[in-house]
Amino acid sequence: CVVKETMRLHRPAPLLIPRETMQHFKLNGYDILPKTWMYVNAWAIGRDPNSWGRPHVFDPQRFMHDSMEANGQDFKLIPFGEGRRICPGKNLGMLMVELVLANLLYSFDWHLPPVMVKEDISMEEASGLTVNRVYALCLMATKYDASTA
Ligand code: HEM
Repeated sequence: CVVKETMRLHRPAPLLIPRETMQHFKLNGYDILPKTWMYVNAWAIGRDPNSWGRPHVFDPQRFMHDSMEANGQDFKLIPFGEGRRICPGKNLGMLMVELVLANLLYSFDWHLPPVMVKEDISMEEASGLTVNRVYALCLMATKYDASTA
């Protein structure tokens, strides 16, 4: 749920790879001509208030009672794109994120530096082909020692 919610709100790739239309069609009243390049703004889909309740709130629990997967079947959540050009590394990508996160949480206790409170954390995103933080996340890790827990 945490990874899915992160992929919804802070997706790594804001736009999908552009598609080129093969024939004329209408979309929301607009004429789309053949050979037009179409960009799917998946970042905006993840924050669309018509698709998500409280879209700007990070709330992993929204996926607790939802069988939605991030594998391109549900167009609301498409961190890896969808259709014929869907990311071929989606299973590996998802597994790596889960594995790294689980290991970081299992192996360390995490704290903010003493001068910081959690309200100081900025989630501001820099725009680009891939999304990066504007301000680096600064945390202090202490090795977790199960024998002293
Ligand atoms: C969390 C990790 C990853 C994310 C969020 C991600 C996301 C994406 C997205 C959004 C696309 C565009 C899909 C579309 O336009 O429909 C894409 C394409 C692609 N990804 Fe990934 N990806 C990830 C990991 C990987 C990995 C691990 C590999 C390879 C081992 C990979 C290889 C590719 C390739 C080759 C394409 C181009 C596919 C095509 O154009 O047919 N990705 N990825």
